[in-house]
Amino acid sequence: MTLKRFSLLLLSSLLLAITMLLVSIYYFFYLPGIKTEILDQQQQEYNLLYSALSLSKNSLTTLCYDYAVWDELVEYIGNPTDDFVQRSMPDNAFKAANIDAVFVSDINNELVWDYQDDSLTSSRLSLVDLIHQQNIPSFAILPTTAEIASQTVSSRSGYIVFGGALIYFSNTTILPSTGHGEIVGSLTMVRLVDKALIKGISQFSLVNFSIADVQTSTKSMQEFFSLKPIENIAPSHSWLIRNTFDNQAIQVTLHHKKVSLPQLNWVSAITILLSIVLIVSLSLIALSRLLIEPLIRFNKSINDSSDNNFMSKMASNHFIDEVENVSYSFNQLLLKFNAQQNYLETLAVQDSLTGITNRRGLESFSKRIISRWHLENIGFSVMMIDVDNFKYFNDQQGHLNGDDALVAVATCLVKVMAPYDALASRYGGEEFCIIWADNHYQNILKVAEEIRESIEQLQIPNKIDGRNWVTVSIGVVVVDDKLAGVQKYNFNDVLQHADEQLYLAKQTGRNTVIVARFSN
Ligand SMILES: Nc1nc2c(ncn2[C@@H]2O[C@H](COP(=O)(O)OP(=O)(O)OP(=O)(O)O)[C@@H](O)[C@H]2O)c(=O)[nH]1
Repeated sequence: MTLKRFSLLLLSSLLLAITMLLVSIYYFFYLPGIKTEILDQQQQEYNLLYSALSLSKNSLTTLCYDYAVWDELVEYIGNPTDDFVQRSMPDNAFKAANIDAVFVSDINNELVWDYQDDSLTSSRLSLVDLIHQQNIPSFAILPTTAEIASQTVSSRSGYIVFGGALIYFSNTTILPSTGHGEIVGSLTMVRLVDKALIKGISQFSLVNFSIADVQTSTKSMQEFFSLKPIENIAPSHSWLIRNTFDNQAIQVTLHHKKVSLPQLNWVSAITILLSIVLIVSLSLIALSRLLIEPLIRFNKSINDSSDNNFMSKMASNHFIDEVENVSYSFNQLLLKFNAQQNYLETLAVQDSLTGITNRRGLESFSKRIISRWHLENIGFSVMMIDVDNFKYFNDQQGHLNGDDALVAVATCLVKVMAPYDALASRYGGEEFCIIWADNHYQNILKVAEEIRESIEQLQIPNKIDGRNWVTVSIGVVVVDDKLAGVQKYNFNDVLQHADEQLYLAKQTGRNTVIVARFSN
């Protein structure tokens, strides 16, 4: 598998993993958390409404009891006077306490005095009837005759659905402030849970609720004052407040502020997904640029080197340190490799004894010269140089001295030919060959003679044939630049011709130069 495919696979898996992680976080952590939070808030709203309605209920009960256990009221029932009413039962006091109606009854449950708020005017008579409806046992708002006869202190309260509205009543037997003594009647206070009260409670409890007549079919609802916890999130929850005496009921509906769980819509989901895809794609591009492409270039460079024996340097300044290190190490290795290569190439064309070019180097150079001769008609010359009587030298002075003599001869050849476009090489044994990119006959003759003389002047002892020093014989062939049918001849033909001249030089008596033109 390629690194590119592998990283694509890796990043696709990453994309899948991130998406699954986000979905899991959303469904298993975020949503349950939010759900609990909303449920808590809805429960708090219910608790607040419960407290507010309870407070409104309990405050009326307390107030009713306070008024009922009051000596002046006891006296008033015995002797009803306007003076007491004006002085102690002013309308404003009841209005301020949100009391909509007050009924003072005697021990026969006959109405002695009442107060009703303006809002109740239209239903005044029926309310009075309701309060004093003693014939129906279930409407036991007032103390029963039996209770009063037995002087039983009583206090009762409850809700009544009255003309489509909800009222809360509280009734307490009237008796002296000591709490002992004769019961002289009862006091009933009524509070209407009307729009104004709902508004007041809403402002007080900061919850929004409404009250409505209940439908028969929904009577299976929970009781509002049962204080059962809310179990499900809903836009609103409803409860019943039942009539204390019959089956009628009022439905209390609490409209919640936070109503639903946040839904992940398609636009958000696609935006999140696209963002992840974008991030992963950018990561892939970065990974490709910073890691994969350098590796591909490294690989190409190494492959190229095996194809054409040439290794190019790696680019540097990589962003990733490890890649930069690999690049640096590769370039260092390349330097060493090139140095080694040069060394090996030099060794391949260098004569190990004399240090000058060997026969392989000569052949390589000759190809260039022959090619120019064939294609561009540029002439040249070849000299074959052979040390005279060298066997004798070796025999007389030893092989090691023979080696030194060969080194001296080679050095001399290189030195003489240095100014010219020529290559001096060791052809083999005590034989040397010079290829020279020049074909001026006289010039060549002159330089060949110079070589011969220079070697003799080295004065390397070799006493033979009447001579004292090591000498050389030289056979030269001058190849004309314009020669008919040159393509037919190769370097060996020229070399063979030069060898023939060398042979002639040896025949002539050695220490001689023979020059001839190459002829076909
Ligand atoms: N010391 C030494 N001798 C070598 C080397 N290569 C060849 N020779 C010797 O060179 C000698 C060449 O001898 P011959 O071919 O008989 O020729 P010559 O004695 O030079 O006689 P002519 O060429 O006829 O003048 C042999 O004795 C070889 O052993 C070398 O690398 N070192």
